[in-house]
Amino acid sequence: MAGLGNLTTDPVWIKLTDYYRDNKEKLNLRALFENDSTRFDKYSLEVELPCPNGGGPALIDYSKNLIDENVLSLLFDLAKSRKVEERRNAMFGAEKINTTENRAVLHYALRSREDDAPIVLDGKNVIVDVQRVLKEIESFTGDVINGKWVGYTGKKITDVVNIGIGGSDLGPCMVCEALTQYTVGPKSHFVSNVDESHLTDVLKTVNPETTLFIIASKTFTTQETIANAQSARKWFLTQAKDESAISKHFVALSTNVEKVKEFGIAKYFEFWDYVGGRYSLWSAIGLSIALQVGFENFRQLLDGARYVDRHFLETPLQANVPVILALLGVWYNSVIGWESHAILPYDQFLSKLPSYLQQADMESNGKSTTLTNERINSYNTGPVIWGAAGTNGQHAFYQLLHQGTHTVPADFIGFVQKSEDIAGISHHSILLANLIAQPEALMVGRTKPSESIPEQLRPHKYFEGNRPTNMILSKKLTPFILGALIAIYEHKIFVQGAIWNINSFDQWGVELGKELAKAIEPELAGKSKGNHDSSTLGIINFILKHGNN
Ligand SMILES: O=P(O)(O)OC[C@H]1O[C@H](O)[C@H](O)[C@@H](O)[C@@H]1O
Repeated sequence: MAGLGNLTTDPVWIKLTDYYRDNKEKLNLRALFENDSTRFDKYSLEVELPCPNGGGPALIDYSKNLIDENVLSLLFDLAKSRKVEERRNAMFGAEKINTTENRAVLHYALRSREDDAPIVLDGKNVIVDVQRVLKEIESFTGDVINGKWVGYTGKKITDVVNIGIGGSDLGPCMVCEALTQYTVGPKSHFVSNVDESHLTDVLKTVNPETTLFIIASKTFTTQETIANAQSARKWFLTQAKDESAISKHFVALSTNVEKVKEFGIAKYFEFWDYVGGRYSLWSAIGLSIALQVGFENFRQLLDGARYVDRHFLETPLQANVPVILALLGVWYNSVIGWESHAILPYDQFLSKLPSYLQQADMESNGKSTTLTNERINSYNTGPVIWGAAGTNGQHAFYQLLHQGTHTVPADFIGFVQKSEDIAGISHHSILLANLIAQPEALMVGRTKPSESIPEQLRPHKYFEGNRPTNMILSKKLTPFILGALIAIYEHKIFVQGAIWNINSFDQWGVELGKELAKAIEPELAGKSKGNHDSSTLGIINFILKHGNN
C-alpha cells in the first residue's frame, strides 16, 4: 500500500525481531504448555460454520506455535502498523489494488448473493454480471445433468474434459476430487500439461459422442491450453466428421470472448479481469465443478467462502482466522527465517490441496519488489508451500519434519466425521489417531530415549520436538466447509502480502520463461538459431541430434 514504509524499519517489526533474539530459548512448546494450563483455550478458536446441509463447528488450534502473549500481541500490532485492515477494506471497496495491472481484486464478488450490497467498479455493480453468469451456469449444468443437453448423436453427456492450466485447472481439479462423494453429474477429467500424453491418456477413456470439452482459459492465449484444445478438436472431428457437432461438445470459459469466437466456440461462460487465475474457481472456471456436483452444491461451495469473507471483514484481528494464520506465517518465515510451510490434509479427497495452495500462495506472494518499487532483500516473503495427504506423507517426508535440520511449520487439516467404514474396520479412527499423534510428536519430541536402548543408538532416537503446527478441524468435507477452508487460505495470503507490502495479484515472474520458450520452439525445428549461453546451446544441440524432429 502506498505510504507504507520499509518493513524492517517499522518500530513494531524491530520490537518483534528483538524479542525473538532475546527470548528464543523461552519459546519452548513443552515448557509453554507445562506452565500454562489454559494455553489451548487461549490460542484456539471454535468458529460456527452455518450451513444446514453441511456446516458445523470448526476448530482452529494454534496453541502448538512458538508464541507467547508478547509475540502474539506484537504480531497484531504489526498487522495494525502495516495497515492490514485498510488494505482489506480497499479490496472489499473495489479499489484497484492490483496496481501493476491496474485492476481491482474482486474474487469475493463471485461468492456474493443477488441482494448483497452493491460492489461498484467503474460505476457498475459487478454483482449483476456475476449473478447473470451464475444463472447461465445453473441452467447449463441442469440441462447436461438431466440429459436435456445431448451430444451430436443424441446421447447423454457422461464425461467432461476440462482443458486448462494453472488457475484454470488446479482449483476445479482439486475441488472435483474433494467433492467426489457429491457427484451427481458426468465424470470429470482434467488435461493441463502440454505433454501430449496427458491429453491422449484421457482421450483413450472417453467417447466423443458423450464427452463435453471445456476449454478453460482466462486469457485464451495460453500456449499449452490452446495446443491441447486444438488437438482435442481434431480428435473429436476425426470421429464426428461434422463441424456442426462442435457446438454440442465444446464450451469455453474466458474473459476473452473475441479469442473464444476466433477459436470457433459459440457457447461460452464469461468472467472478468478482476478475477486472478488462481482465485478463479468461484467463477465460470468452476463450471466443471458445477457439472459434477450439481449447481446447488456449487452454490454451497460459494456460500462457504462468502461466510469466510464476512468473517475476514468483520471479525476483530484477535479472533480473525485468516489474520492469525497469516501472522504466524510471517513470524516463522520473515522473523525466524523458516522458509517453507507444509499443508497436510488428513483426507484422501483433499490430496490435491497442497498443489492448489502452492499456486495460490507461491504465485501470489513469490515477489521481491514492494508496491513502492523497492527491492526486498532483508526478509523472506512468500514461503515454499508443499505437502501431501496424510497418512502417506508420514511414510515419506515426515522423517525430515521430525528430525531434519529444517523446521517446517505445518497445517494439519482433518474432518471429524467420515461417511462410511469398510468391513467394520474403522479406517477413520486410525486416520484421526494419526492426525492427532503427529502434531503431538512434533511438539513434544523425545528428548530422553529409553534406557533400554543401546547407548550408541540413543542420539538417533532423539527427537528435539518444539516443531510448530496448526490444526484445522471441521465436521465433514462438505461443499460449504471446503469453500470456507479455501477462502481462509486466500485471505491468509492476502494478509501476508499486505504485511510484506507486495502485490499478491500479479505474476510477472512467469512471463520470461514463456517468452524464451516461444523463441526456442523454432530453433528445435531447425528453423532458426538463437543467441544462447553454452549450456542452453548444448542442451538444444543434444535435442536436435537425438530428438525425433
Ligand atoms: O487461464 P489462463 O489465461 O490460460 O492462464 C493460466 C495460467 O497461466 C499463467 O501462466 C499464470 O501464471 C497463471 O496464473 C494462470 O492461471
